[in-house]
Parts: sequence; C-alpha cells; structure tokens
Amino acid sequence: MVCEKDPLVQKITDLYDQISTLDSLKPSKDVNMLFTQLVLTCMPPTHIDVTKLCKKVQQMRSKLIRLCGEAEGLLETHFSTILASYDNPLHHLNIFPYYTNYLKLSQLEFNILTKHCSNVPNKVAFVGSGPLPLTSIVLASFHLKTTSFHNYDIDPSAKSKALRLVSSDPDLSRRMFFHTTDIMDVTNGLKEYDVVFLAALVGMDKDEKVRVVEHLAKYMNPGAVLMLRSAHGARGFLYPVVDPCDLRGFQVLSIFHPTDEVINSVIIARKFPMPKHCSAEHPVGPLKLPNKCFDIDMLNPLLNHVNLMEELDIEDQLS
Ligand SMILES: C[S@@+](CC[C@H](N)C(=O)[O-])C[C@H]1O[C@@H](n2cnc3c(N)ncnc32)[C@H](O)[C@@H]1O
Repeated sequence: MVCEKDPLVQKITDLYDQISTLDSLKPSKDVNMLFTQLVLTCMPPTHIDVTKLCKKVQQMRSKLIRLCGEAEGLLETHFSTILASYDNPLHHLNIFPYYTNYLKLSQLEFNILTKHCSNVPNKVAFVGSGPLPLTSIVLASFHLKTTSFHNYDIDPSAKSKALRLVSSDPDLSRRMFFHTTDIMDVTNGLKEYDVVFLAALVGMDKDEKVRVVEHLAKYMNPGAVLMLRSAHGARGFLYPVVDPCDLRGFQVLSIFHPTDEVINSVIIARKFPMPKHCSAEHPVGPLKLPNKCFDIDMLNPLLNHVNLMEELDIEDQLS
C-alpha cells in the first residue's frame, strides 16, 4: 500500500495543493510552471502502482487527474484560438508546447497499429478529439494519408475550433470530419470504423472508462481495432489507468509504456469476432486469460512493453 508518507507522493501532493488553489487553470506563468513540475515529477520510471494507493492518496489522485484534464482542455483551446488567427494554421502547429510529444505519440501509435494490422484503415474514429485534434491531424498528415478521420467530442465548441484549423488544408478538409456528441450516444455508427482511438481523457475514472469501453465493445465492428491511452507508474497521477482486465469484449494485443517524454501508455486491442451464441446486446464476456496476463504486470512494474500476443499466444487459443 502506497501512502502519503512516500516521498514521491508527498511531492505530488504538494503540487496538487498548489494547483487546486489556483484561481484559474487557464495557461499562465504559474499554471505552466506547476504543471511542468508535476509532469517532470511523475515522468521517471517508479515502482509506484497507483492501484495500490491508500484511500486518502487515491482521492487526491482522482481530483488531480480531473484538474490535469481541465488544464489540458484549456491549453488546447488557448492554442487552437491562436492557430486559427493564421492563414494556414497547420503550418504553425509547432507553437503548441507539446507538439513534439504528439509527433512522437502518433508515431508510436502508428507503429503499434501497423504491427497488428496488415491493411491501411479506411475509416478511423478519434473519440475525444478536442479543440486541437493533433492526433488526427498528425496521423492524417504523416502516417495514414488516405484514411478518413471522424472526430467526436462532447464539447460543442470543439468542432468549430477544430474545423477552423483544417478547413484551409485542401487534403485534410476532405478527410477530416467532426461530430459534436457524447460517444455514449453513438451506436451503430461505430460499426463503420476499422480503428477507434480513445483519448486518455474520455472516462476520467475507472468506472467511467469501463462504461465507455463496454459501449465500444457493444457497437464496434467485430475484428475492429481499439487504440487506448493509459498511464503507468506515477504517470497514473496525470491520467486514468486502463487495466487489460477492463477491456471486456476485446482481445488485448499489446501494451506499451514509454519511458521518455511521451506520457501516455498505448494499448491496442481487437474486438472479438462475434461468437455464434452472443449478440450485440450481449457482448462476449471477459476473455478467460491465463493469469500470466496479470503476472506480467505484477512481476515487473518497470516492464515497458507487454506484447500479449507473443506472451500468451492468445491468437492460437482463439483460432
Ligand atoms: C483535451 S482533448 C485531448 C485529445 C487531444 N486533443 C488529442 O488529439 O489526442 C480530450 C477531449 O475529450 C472530450 N470528451 C470527454 N468525454 C467525452 C465523451 N464522453 N464523448 C466525447 N468526447 C469526450 C473532451 O471534451 C475533450 O475535448
């Protein structure tokens, strides 16, 4: 059990106390300084397992994740507005302080996707694209140059801000579409996608995340791929952690925990082909994984790549 006496937890708690008393989380010198300190504190590999926090620290973590999510949204809105003032916004994306992080994260996600998918996806959904849909923009611009991207966001202002960024680009304006909706209200439309990306901030705690994943398991096309963002070690104080066991209805193919400045872990999973005895109303229950899946995680929390397909030969068991 990790409690508030742990030196790293004490440092994070101190930063939480300062952040939670700020008047506003809009970008400013103080906000930028505190969040930079927080990220640098949580980034290094550590043995901290956020699923084993005492109640008080777990409560602080839940609140901190929400504050980080709010600040991230405000930061993206701020820079989306500035970018919209340029004639060609997409030529100036590097003014966003975390642009190189997105370049690296998208490269990582593309590498993992191509490792498990032989065909180039025709249609991709990005859930939680926001006012600055950098993942879709980077993937569409550099990696998936013939794929169409459908971006979903619950925030009504996200669509208009995002459209202003891509409308000046003749290629992306034809391949990127934006929908204002809670993803929980999208049902049969999810069947159209070969790949669904789920942003780290959709589902801000375990219950919400599991509800979204179960919704996707119910409506995604059998065999379609789900790319999720999670967190590992102390990075779990910045973002929700997705546990492979939360992914009912999917076979987990691989989990990658970056150790550089890319904060999010990447999980790739595939929706099970629909077994004869199941239907959309009753998605397949949890795959009875050998407990080796759990051992891998528990044995070495510093392990940064778990390829479940090699480790567990799931594919053989399913064929
Ligand atoms: C701040 S963005 C981060 C994504 C980032 N721009 C990217 O390209 O990876 C996360 C977005 O998720 C959206 N969101 C949260 N819950 C959602 C839901 N249930 N359905 C759709 N969008 C949601 C928020 O409105 C927010 O704009």
